[in-house]
Amino acid sequence: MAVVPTGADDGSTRARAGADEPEVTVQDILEAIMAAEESNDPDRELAGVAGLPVPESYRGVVVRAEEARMFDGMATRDKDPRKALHVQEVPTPELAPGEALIAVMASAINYNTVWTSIFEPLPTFKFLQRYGRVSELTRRHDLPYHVVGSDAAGVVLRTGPGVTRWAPGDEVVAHCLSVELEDAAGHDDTMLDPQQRIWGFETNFGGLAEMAVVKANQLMPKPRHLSWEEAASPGLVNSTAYRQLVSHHGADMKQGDVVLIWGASGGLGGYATQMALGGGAIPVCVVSSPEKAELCRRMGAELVIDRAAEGFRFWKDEETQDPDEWRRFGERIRELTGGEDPDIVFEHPGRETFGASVYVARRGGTIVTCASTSGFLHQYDNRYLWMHLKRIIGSHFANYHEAWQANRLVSLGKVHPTVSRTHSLEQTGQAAYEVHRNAHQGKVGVRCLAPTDGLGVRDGELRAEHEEAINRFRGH
Ligand SMILES: C/C=C/C(=O)SCCNC(=O)CCNC(=O)[C@H](O)C(C)(C)COP(=O)(O)OP(=O)(O)OC[C@H]1O[C@@H](n2cnc3c(N)ncnc32)[C@H](O)[C@@H]1OP(=O)(O)O
Ligand SMILES: NC(=O)C1=CN([C@@H]2O[C@H](COP(=O)(O)OP(=O)(O)OC[C@H]3O[C@@H](n4cnc5c(N)ncnc54)[C@H](OP(=O)(O)O)[C@@H]3O)[C@@H](O)[C@H]2O)C=CC1
Repeated sequence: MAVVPTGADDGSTRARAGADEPEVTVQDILEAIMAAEESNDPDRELAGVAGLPVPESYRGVVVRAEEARMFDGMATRDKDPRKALHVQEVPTPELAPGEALIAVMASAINYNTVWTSIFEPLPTFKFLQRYGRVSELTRRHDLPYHVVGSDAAGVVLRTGPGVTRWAPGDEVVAHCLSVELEDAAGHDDTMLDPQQRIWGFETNFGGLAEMAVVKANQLMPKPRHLSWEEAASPGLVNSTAYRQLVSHHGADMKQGDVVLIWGASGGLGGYATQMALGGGAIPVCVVSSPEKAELCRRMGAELVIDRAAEGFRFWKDEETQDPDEWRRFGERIRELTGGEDPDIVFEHPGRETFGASVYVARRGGTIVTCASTSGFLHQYDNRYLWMHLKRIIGSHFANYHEAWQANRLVSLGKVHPTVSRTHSLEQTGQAAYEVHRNAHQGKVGVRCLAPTDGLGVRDGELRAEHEEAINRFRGH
């Protein structure tokens, strides 16, 4: 069926089944996708999926407004995502013009879901309320529950009015930039739009669910040689690393650059490392265990620092940094590079490392930051910044073009997924807990509708070429 106009004067259309249509469940959608999957035809039609009505409700991973103060007074480390993330049946929202409803086969854990689940630095309901004030249509997002998740791979079920490039049945991944683009400020770089939001973090109806609502300009083709959970995992971090490191909006990395990469086997770092290597740069990977160091070597990195084994402590106490440690760290980098300092420091740990990052960057070098996992009030010695003509660049996610380029690298088999393990939708809390405790490697996938790992591969030949690289992180 086509979308059924609601008759509402807000331009929205009903994604759900009309009164004259048989009721379907999410299970029916899955069966239709699986039937197509089993036909084993690489060009198989997902017309069966396209023809199905849309279920009235679906299961999503939510945080609840009534629980937003549940961790008040606790230390960040002790706040437990397993207590705050619930799997709950939610009504299927209306589809607005320019939007698409997707059946989500798989998603992934991102740290923003960890932040949402511990209600830091602030409960995300504040974002939903603010978005809800923009228009009649955005008011849909302002609910007492927040369906979270900023990555997805799946199948388009419905498109709203005005969508021409995507159709029901398309196999897609979704990037997480949600942008209104009504303001002139967003028309040079969409990340500068004042109504720029991260889908599933600052908007509702996110990807850790059986279905999700996205703007059609979040959609990109699913890499055909990857399974659902592999395809779902790079999106957010790969796009962010692309802008932060490669794009002219970020550090504009070039061949030969020495790039210091914190957390090099983690979410962002696993992609930054691959991009540095692929672009002819020289990554210096920082990790915190021999196993993580080994993962970096498997990606092709030669210069690796195990910050735990080498005992780097950049703070003497809560208030006092230790410049001797910055220097020891710099000496270690020089030892590895043959005397060179980093042209680029790929920053995200924040407070704990930022002083060291500014110190070790080369004269004229760039510290590019997109986060502050260990604390957002940074301290650094500004003399090393201005006297040595260094620059700090703030970077955040990616515009559609950058996300598309990052996805293209994955589709071409030039950048590979870093999935280490997957969980079922029910176990999302556990998955987020592992990421919060830094007990994971690479990316942790979540099977939403996909019953098992490994489904959804359409190009076996390209996969065979890269099978080993695709599986580098598996089981770690
Ligand atoms: C892709 C994945 C990404 C990640 O994982 S990133 C990591 C997770 N994300 C985070 O941790 C970030 C979470 N977000 C935040 O912490 C907050 O979101 C911000 C600090 C970024 C912003 O704070 P806020 O309170 O939401 O908004 P305000 O822009 O500070 O606006 C509040 C009021 O302050 C006014 N204001 C802003 N700038 C100025 C100024 N320069 N001079 C005067 N007033 C200003 C505004 O207008 C508004 O006012 P009015 O409340 O009345 O509407
Ligand atoms: N602005 C944006 O667009 C984006 C921001 N982010 C933010 O970036 C941060 C990292 O995300 P992501 O890479 O996915 O997370 P991960 O947890 O997957 O990886 C981060 C890595 O950083 C390292 N790390 C953590 N704490 C410290 C520390 N105190 N000192 C040094 N290294 C540390 C760890 O590696 P090891 O222990 O091996 O050193 C860890 O594996 C999060 O805060 C997230 O919210 C993420 C994506 C986009």
